[in-house]
Amino acid sequence: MVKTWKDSDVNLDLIKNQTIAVIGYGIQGNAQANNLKDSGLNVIVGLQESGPSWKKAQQDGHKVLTIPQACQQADIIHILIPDMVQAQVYKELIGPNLKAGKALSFSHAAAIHWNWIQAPKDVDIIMVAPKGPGSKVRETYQQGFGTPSIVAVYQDYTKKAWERTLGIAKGLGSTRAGVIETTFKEEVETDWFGEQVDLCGGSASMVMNAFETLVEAGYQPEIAYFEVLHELKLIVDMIQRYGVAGMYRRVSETARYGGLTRGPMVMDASVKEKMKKALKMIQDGTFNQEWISDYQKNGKNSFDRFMKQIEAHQIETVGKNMRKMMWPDSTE
Ligand SMILES: NC(=O)c1ccc[n+]([C@@H]2O[C@H](COP(=O)([O-])OP(=O)(O)OC[C@H]3O[C@@H](n4cnc5c(N)ncnc54)[C@H](O)[C@@H]3O)[C@@H](O)[C@H]2O)c1
Ligand SMILES: CC(C)(O)[C@@H](O)C(=O)O
Ligand SMILES: [Mg+2]
Ligand SMILES: [Mg+2]
Repeated sequence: MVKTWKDSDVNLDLIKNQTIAVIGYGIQGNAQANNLKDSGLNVIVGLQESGPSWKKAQQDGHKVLTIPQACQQADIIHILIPDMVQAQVYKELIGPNLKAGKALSFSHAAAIHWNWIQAPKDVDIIMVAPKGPGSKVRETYQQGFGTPSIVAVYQDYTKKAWERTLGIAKGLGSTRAGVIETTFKEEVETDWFGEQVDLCGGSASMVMNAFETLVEAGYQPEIAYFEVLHELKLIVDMIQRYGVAGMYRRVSETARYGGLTRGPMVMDASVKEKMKKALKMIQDGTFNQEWISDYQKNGKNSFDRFMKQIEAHQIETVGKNMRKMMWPDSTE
């Protein structure tokens, strides 16, 4: 049976006396460090000295140290830097400052699952992986709720690894929504699958194909934008809150019949076959190898070369104008 925890199941006092070093102050680091601090936990932030995040973390009221200093002072070292730099930063700055009984903590299992990092036997290795982007981790916490997380212990040297894991989950606000037990293997394989075929890759490709189909058929791009991109969130919000059937019950009968019959026609068995192929490439390490070698060869250009094409796409130029119309004061 799936194991879950809510707020009342976890006692934050168990890690109140421990120092948590959040390494990195980007999308997750920023959100998580602030949630943990606002939950009354003892947080320090470990950063590259010349990095642009240093000032920002200080302005947010954190004690900021170099990564080696933060690791020396910490009981729990929570690694929130980009996946592709974790191996090198661990080797040079974190590993040499580990001591027996400390915990290495992650929000994603890849570095451990794929052996990018080989940690010693006398530390805890734990994971609290929020199921949402960093901005939402902070936003939902500030609204008094939280982002659900999945949690795992890979190595329990101190026999207190679960207390540490659940304490972090509670500090992040995740137990307010609910926390589920997983393994490092399950987290990395499902996380990569979701972001590749559904959440990021799948939804972006679906939206762009639908937009192109309407525009190529002669419809106004602005109308196409609102139809296939803007409204998607409103429908997905219903799926998130009420489930797939609940969404269908909340749209018109015409949308319900059209969606029920045309959805499976477009997203047919051949799409599922391709999803299975993508999953296989994750499970057998093909994607891991490809991502590492592309990053080693091209660095940030591994994705920038694709991002440039998307940024130049009509859906983006039209979208910028539409978003300016809806939210004139917001910056992107
Ligand atoms: N982005 C998300 O919403 C999200 C969601 C769930 C899990 N995760 C996981 O959280 C972890 C952090 O991801 P992220 O997207 O927040 O990272 P990010 O790209 O936002 O991290 C950037 C930060 O990392 C630090 N950094 C960057 N390069 C560095 C280097 N060479 N040496 C030292 N520090 C460096 C800097 O502080 C910088 O601000 C990853 O394991 C990721 O898989 C991310
Ligand atoms: C937010 C996501 C996509 O769920 C996360 O897994 C990431 O890697 O950014
Ligand atoms: Mg991910
Ligand atoms: Mg994810």
